Amino acid sequence: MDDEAIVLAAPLVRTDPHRPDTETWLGRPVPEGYTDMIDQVRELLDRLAGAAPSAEVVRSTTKTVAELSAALAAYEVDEPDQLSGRLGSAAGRAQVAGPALHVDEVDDERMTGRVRFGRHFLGSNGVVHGGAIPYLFDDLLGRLALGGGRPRSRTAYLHVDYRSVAPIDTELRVAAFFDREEGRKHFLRGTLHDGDRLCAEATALFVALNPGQT
Ligand SMILES: CCCCCCCCCCCC(=O)SCCNC(=O)CCNC(=O)[C@H](O)C(C)(C)COP(=O)(O)OP(=O)(O)OC[C@H]1O[C@@H](n2cnc3c(N)ncnc32)[C@H](O)[C@@H]1OP(=O)(O)O
Repeated sequence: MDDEAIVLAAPLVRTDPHRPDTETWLGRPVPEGYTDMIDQVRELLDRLAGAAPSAEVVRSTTKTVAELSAALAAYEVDEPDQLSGRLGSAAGRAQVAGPALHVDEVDDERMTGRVRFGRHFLGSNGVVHGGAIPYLFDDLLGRLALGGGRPRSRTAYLHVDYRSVAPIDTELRVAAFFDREEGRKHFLRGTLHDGDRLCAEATALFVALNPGQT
């Protein structure tokens, strides 16, 4: 039985204490509609990637986007107060640099979820750009590396094997596994499937940071 079969046979439970609720952030409520805004930006990026607009639409879109940037600039905060990328239970941690990863089940050793790469992540021929897949694995494995009360760690290496093409606009399955620990070294691996077909798999080393190490 392979790892995927084990995951399917033994549903996990949501036990990870490191996943902040989307309802709060740093003990404060997340602004109402924040994740909807992020979803709309994802939609915008997909539409942008797929559009060959007229000059008139280019002009009006440029103006509108510049106005939106100015509106957000008025609310710029320092890194500790940033929301994007910090909302553990929001799709893709509310970080549009990566795809909308939905974590379904997680425990200290395993994590499973779903991901859909939109048009924004297209390489060619309907297939996800090869550079987007390591991002997905770094994020997925990095999150599991933090589980189980483990200390903060950083990716030392991430090895990705592309086994078959990953289509865009398709719900794909992801799984992550905490393999073993050797002192500060944490070894993890992950898989990306389209149905039963393995698209990519990754192995990674995360090194736990020493106290005071930034
Ligand atoms: C909701 C919020 C959620 C938040 C969820 C967030 C999820 C996202 C997570 C993203 C994580 C990232 O992308 S982090 C960003 C990308 N990564 C980086 O920028 C890391 C840059 N590199 C470093 O900072 C450093 O090299 C470290 C920290 C990795 C290691 O440096 P160090 O602390 O000085 O430790 P060092 O002695 O060198 O190494 C410790 C042990 O690891 C081994 N080691 C170190 N590097 C390697 C390597 N590449 N390949 C093999 N082995 C290695 C060493 O041989 C040694 O083994 P031995 O002699 O002990 O046997």
